Amino acid sequence: MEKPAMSLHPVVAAVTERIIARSRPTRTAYLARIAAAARAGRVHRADLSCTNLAHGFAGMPASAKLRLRAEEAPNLAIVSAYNDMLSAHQPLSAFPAWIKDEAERAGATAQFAGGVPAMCDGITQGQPGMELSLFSRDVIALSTAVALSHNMFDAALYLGVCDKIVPGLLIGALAFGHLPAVFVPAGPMPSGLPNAEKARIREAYTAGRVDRATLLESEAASYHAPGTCTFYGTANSNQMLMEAMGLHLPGSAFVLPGTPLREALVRAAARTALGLTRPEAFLPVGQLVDEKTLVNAIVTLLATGGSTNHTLHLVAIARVAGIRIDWTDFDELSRVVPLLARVYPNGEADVNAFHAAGGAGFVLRELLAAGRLHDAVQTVSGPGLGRHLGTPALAPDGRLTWEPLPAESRDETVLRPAHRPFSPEGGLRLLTGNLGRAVIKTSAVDPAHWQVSAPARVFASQEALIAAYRAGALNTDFVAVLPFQGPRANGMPELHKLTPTLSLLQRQGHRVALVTDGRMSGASGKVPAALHLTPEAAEGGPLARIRDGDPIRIDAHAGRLEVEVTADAWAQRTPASANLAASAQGLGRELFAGLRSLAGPAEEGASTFLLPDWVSSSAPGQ
Ligand SMILES: O=C(O)[C@H](O)[C@@H](O)[C@H](O)[C@H](O)COP(=O)(O)O
Ligand code: SF4
Repeated sequence: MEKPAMSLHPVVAAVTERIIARSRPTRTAYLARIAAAARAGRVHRADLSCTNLAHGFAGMPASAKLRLRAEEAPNLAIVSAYNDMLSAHQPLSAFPAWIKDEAERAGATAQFAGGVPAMCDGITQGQPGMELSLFSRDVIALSTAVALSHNMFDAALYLGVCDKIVPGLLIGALAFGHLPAVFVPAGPMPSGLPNAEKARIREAYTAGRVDRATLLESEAASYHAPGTCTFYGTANSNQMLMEAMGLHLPGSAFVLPGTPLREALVRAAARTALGLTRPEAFLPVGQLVDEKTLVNAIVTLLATGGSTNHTLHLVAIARVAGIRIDWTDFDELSRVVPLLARVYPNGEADVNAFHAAGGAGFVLRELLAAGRLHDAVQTVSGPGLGRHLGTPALAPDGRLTWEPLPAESRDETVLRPAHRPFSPEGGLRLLTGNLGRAVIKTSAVDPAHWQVSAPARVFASQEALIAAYRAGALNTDFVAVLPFQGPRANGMPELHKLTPTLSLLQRQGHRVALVTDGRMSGASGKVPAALHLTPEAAEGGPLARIRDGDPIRIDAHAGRLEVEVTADAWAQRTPASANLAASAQGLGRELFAGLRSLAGPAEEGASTFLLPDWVSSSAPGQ
């Protein structure tokens, strides 16, 4: 159901214009590069030699080989992050056969161009492997480039869901921005143990009230089947952003895997990708992802209380397309974007309840009608975001159709209209002050905890903080300070293992907060946390000068983060150093030393790519 759209909110318009102006040199160069590489109306494999081409189809079945030899029909690339480790990716194993079958039916071809690695952050959470997680995003982008470098393809389908995978696939896709792209999700697992109950049992375990067997039973009841974990973390934030950017078929994000509707959506994605190669409909993904589409992604992230990790990933994605965004853009948009969804950790519900209440399309329709999203954007189903909305369903004859969105939310405890939001402001804030620039996710924090002033307690690791808690040394108000957790230090791991301990202390009435140059999980939430502090301690950031007892003040209302030490005392401080030897090797970390040394600042996405035409000249916020 369409709603008359208000005119675009002036702040959304102003931030968009500022991004366009800031990006003009790099965006112009990028568009010229993809224009030069595009082959509308001519298949890319025609650029190859006969030898190249013969190698390219040698392993294909006879029918596909004939069509590839003919150099007429488009050839689709399948880039997939399938593995058995991520419950969210396990369903992807069936997709390539459906895609190839659809291509065959259309007289075209599809080839499995390459697999990309995928890390499950749930398995590595709190483990050494988490120190590879952020850079696995860029490894996924590199692997995508290896797959597409065969240059046999006229469009690509990207199969992935989770945290670093969709950002990595999109970075790779934009490096091949001359090709049309469709992103193909797998969908959430059916609801298991409610997230709030899972969190309660974790706190009980932390407090020593339940044993490991009870905790394992609870976790296994929460994460219990193929499909994406049902909290609104980075994986499901990815799904929401792909909907907002028009890179998914409409409403496909939260349809369950293993259903006829899911298969129908995968098949339709293949047909859509083929359609985008037609000269009259040709749409390179580097054109689709423009400044307005990225602003739509930021706005949607803010309106749904999405993962703080996207203050890194969206920046890294944008820069590959020649677009510069920064945390001031996020902050200014957050102050005018209403919070429309309450999905754990921002509430009790999970994404299945969100989808049942109206889901992604409802959010996007409401934001469009409220003038918070650009409608004048491209999508994989054509121009105009408003035309791209709907709820997929199978008609009685089995055909895939899109039903109108519900006029009202089906559950206002989960999803609300823009005129009656959970909060008039979005879920993220920029914090600035004498420690640098950081981000804080406010949507999951009780407003009573948006301001915390307490003495610093500096810890070298998550384990050190947890040990201090177990020794009974943390039953007080304090701000946990964890320096040397940034990209160049140890790969910027998520510090989500701290959540049960800090949440328990908060529940016991203590004023607690976290300040770090590291990250938290998208599933983190209720404890105020100043994250991604830039400059990081390992790069001379002031965070390294904080000492136990220093008064720290976090104020998410005012957007301030301060250490309240006199200028003289501060000037006399020598920065602490850290022994990072343990993070330099083991579990493959020695292989990532080069990426750590290349990583840019968190506010530039902690990207390891030295892009052409890229000048990090202007200070953030300009
Ligand atoms: O950014 C994210 O959303 C997280 O990395 C998420 O993908 C990870 O799985 C968490 O660890 C889940 O939360 P639990 O660890 O609480 O299950
Ligand atoms: S949502 Fe997180 S824990 Fe769940 S499969 Fe994806 S990466 Fe793993």
